Amino acid sequence: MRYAWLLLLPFLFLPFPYYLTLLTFFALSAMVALSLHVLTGLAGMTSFAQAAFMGVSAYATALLTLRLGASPWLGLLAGLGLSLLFALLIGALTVRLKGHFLPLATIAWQVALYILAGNLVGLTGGHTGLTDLPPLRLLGLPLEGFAYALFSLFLLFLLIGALGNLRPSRLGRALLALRGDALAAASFGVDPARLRLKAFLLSGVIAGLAGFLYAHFLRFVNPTPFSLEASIKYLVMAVAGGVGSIPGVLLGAGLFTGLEDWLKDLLPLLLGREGNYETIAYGFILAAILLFAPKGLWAFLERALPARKGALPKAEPLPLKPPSGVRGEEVLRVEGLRKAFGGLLAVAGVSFALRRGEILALIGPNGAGKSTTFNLVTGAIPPDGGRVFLFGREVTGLPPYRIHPLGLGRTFQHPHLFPELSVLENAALGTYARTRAGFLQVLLGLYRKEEERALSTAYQALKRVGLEGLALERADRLTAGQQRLLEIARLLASGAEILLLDEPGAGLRAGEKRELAHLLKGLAREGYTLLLVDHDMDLVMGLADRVVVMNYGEKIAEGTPKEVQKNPLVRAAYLGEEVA
Ligand SMILES: Nc1ncnc2c1ncn2[C@@H]1O[C@H](COP(=O)(O)OP(=O)(O)OP(=O)(O)O)[C@@H](O)[C@H]1O
Repeated sequence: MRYAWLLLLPFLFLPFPYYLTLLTFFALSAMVALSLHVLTGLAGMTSFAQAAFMGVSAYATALLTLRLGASPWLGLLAGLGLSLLFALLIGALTVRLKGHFLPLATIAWQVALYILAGNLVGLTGGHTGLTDLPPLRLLGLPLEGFAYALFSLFLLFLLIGALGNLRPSRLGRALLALRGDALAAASFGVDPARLRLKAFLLSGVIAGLAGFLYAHFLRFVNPTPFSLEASIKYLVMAVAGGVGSIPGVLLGAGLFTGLEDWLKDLLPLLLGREGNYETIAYGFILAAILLFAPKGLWAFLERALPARKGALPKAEPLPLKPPSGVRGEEVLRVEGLRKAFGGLLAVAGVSFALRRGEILALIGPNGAGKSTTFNLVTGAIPPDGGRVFLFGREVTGLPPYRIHPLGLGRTFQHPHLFPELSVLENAALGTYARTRAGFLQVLLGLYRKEEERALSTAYQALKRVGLEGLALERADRLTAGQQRLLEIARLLASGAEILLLDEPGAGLRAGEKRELAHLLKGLAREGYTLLLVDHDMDLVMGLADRVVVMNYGEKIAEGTPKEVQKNPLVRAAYLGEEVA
């Protein structure tokens, strides 16, 4: 409802047909910019092919209506279907690519499609294009001028409503997490490639909708509006306005639609010659905005607005405590685990078992292979040999997002938190694998009950670690100790029964370490099983029921803290004492 004012704009400009045209262009540009909000702003991927998705849909409806005499509404279905299909094709091939490969792949597809549209003259009419598309008709009346502007803005309004559900949902949080840190996202159940692909599909379909509307607005299609240059323009407008937020992309679309028109008149006057000089002007504008407001103009303006904090959840939480099992039963077994990095054998046949309700510490000098063992057990890296069993089920080589839902969660040596999310939202990321709402449910707003329960669970988890007073703060406000606690809260919210903590005491002050030890002992008493790596011997020896000691990738001792402290191999590894 916040954006209902959009629907008033056509009435405001009713006496000015020229501005009604501009309004329609604004609505279409804003849709493409919104598609980039999903793709770039939330999922952190860059596409130079949004205009190509528009083009696919525009040509689909043009061919269907002109050649087969079909209704434009059938053209809409075909357009959306075809842009989805192309997004699936390109996405499936490229979302696994890292770094610059995805943007490069989208450029290649964009250019290829543009060339095809220009050269398949028999089908597409080449650069001359296809003319005389039928107008859209609603309730028997043709949509033109005012009606078209109103219709486009109405669809934009609906789209904003749907996409507005995304950011405050499990999917929005997961996309943001994925953008920041794919391994952390996977460790609480997000399948990175799948989620990226879905974001890519959604983004392609939104651009397809804009393409359909574009074709029936101009009632003419040719390759020019669907060129690489156009894709760059959409990316520039979204980034300049602020691709991370809906108001940002709307601002970008509004500014650039007005600016484009104005520059087209002004630049020939200033330069004394005709030509597409707007593109150069865009470059300068983008450089200036990125220099002075790198998160886009909206972020710049937003600072002047009063900050809005969310509310605390009140719903009944998902159960926080893990289901009880028999204390002392084996929950995790590692057999002969091996991992080599080039010539270096980082883990050389390590075996140990973890029993329900115990705290097992994995210790060893720097480079002993502790973190690598952690990564092998959690699926972050595949082992070269050996096997891992979780609750009796073999999980060797499974990716983290498949292992986590079975009841195993981890923290990281350096806390992997997401600064732009609140403390509560960071904890709620843990509930990803316990909640179900998919894209369709989220976009239709049918996820709120589940979401409230997820947030409530996260809040309970924050309470358990003593961070509830900071729930609505941004996560980057937390001290190092609080960040460690937040990672533990995220694990508790995830419902994991086995908690793997990588150096939980690192960077903590003495008092904080005592509180941490108290918390971890309490969790073990409640039935959680803990495996931790830490360098602080006082913390480890005071906390652990059993200790496994590694050196040069091998297990050199295992036993109670007292037993391993007396072990000559351990003393030799730590203190350099001679082994008798
Ligand atoms: N991705 C990698 N590529 C190459 N070598 C690696 C990689 N990860 C770890 N190593 C090497 O494997 C060995 C074991 O490293 P690991 O981080 O597991 O040790 P650690 O016991 O956790 O050490 P620390 O206590 O310093 O964290 C080290 O020699 C390290 O340099």
